[in-house]
Amino acid sequence: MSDRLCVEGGVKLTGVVKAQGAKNAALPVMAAALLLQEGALSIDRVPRLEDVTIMADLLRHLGASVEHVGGRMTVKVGGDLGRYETPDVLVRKMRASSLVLGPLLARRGRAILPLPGGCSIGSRPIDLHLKGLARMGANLEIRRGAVYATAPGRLRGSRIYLDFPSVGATENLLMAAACAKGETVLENAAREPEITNLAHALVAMGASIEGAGSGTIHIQGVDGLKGGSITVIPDRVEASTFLIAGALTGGEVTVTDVVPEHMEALLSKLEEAGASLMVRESSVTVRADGPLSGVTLKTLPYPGFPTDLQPQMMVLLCLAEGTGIIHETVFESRFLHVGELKRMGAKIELQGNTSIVTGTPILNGAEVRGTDLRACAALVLAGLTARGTTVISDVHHLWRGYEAFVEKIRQIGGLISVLDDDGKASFPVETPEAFANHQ
Ligand SMILES: CC(=O)N[C@H]1[C@@H](OP(=O)(O)OP(=O)(O)OC[C@H]2O[C@@H](n3ccc(=O)[nH]c3=O)[C@H](O)[C@@H]2O)O[C@H](CO)[C@@H](O)[C@@H]1O
Ligand SMILES: C=C(OP(=O)(O)O)C(=O)O
Repeated sequence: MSDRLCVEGGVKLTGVVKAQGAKNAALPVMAAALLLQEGALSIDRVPRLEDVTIMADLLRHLGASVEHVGGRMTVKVGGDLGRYETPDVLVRKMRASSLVLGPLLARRGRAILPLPGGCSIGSRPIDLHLKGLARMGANLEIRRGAVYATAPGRLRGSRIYLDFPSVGATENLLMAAACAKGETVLENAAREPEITNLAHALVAMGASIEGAGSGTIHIQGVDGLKGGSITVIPDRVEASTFLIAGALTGGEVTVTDVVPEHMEALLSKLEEAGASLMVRESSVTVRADGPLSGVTLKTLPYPGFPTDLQPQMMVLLCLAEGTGIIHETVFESRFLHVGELKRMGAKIELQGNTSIVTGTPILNGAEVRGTDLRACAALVLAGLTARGTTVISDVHHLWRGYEAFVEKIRQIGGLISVLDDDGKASFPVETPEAFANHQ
């Protein structure tokens, strides 16, 4: 797929979009299939995303059969449990590859995982995953940039306190503990809804888990897991991205098939900024009639404001009246979009991990570059409100996390098109003149 998008600003987004299944829930649930001793894991509402494809390839490499038909994925793990090494090329493409470490150790007694390394939003070590596994009796050695792990005999249950409620570490340890010998207690565990979804999947496979979704999770290890089925929860980040888009374009957007409770932090910030919300059982409508106002927010582990919405919310603050302040506390360098937004006329002052955003009535279309997944989404939102045309390069990041993103934006009236290598819009656009400069 092409790596550039062209966006024409000025349309108030209006309409209805259906949320996809959550990337961050689907990936750990897929990894959990490696714990199967018999049967198949059937996973519904699996989004069609680059990251899902990478995880499927990784599972196949490790001996699983993976079918993805419609929204349903079926994973079976055959008799060949010999493989335990994960290829560098896949692990480097996606940090969530590290989620196979816990299941491999628990089920196959050994694993080799190249260290995932840093990425543009931060250094992202996996020390908490490793510390927890060591507490469960794993021997871990880091050689030539890879973790060599063995669990002589079997992993054993333990009391593990996480220094930070890391999502990935909680997931890895939850999966490892599900098949360890005895009881594990995870303290200061992450409380994200994706953790609860993973626990439900494991319980459906025969695991014994209590307290997922709270800071303390009790897991009684069992001898082996069998087949089961689970539905992936709605993607709160994707859904929220569309709500922010509706609010900042002064339109009216409804997102369906969501769990509004999972989006509480975002919804309350949208309201505080002056947007009107209609929250129903499984859908949310946002409307913004007048100018929005700047708000202060701090990214935090769930139920705090999600770091994965920080770039998109920053765009809203760029266009709000007054000053908005964002403290990024989860990742150490998740502000690369700031420079790109400034190219569009945004007024943002960076002070360490704080951004001070002074609202301006309009942004201007520009040539900008997507630096990571959510930065790409934010630049699309900025382009949708800007005067003139915005061309965003390096949008391959977007396909990691948003299913049918271009189609969905168009469905609610956004003027957006994929550009091919010659700069031509690769499917019909409603206002050809808007894209003339790029043909
Ligand atoms: C696939 C997936 O679910 N990705 C999400 C997951 O990432 P991920 O699971 O990587 O996020 P973590 O919660 O683990 O990381 C949060 C912070 O803890 C640090 N840390 C983490 C583990 C560790 O062993 N040591 C350590 O220092 C990280 O560098 C980061 O600064 O949660 C993040 C925080 O909500 C989200 O932004 C990501 O979208
Ligand atoms: C940071 C994100 O994902 P990942 O952890 O997969 O890099 C994200 O979804 O915004």
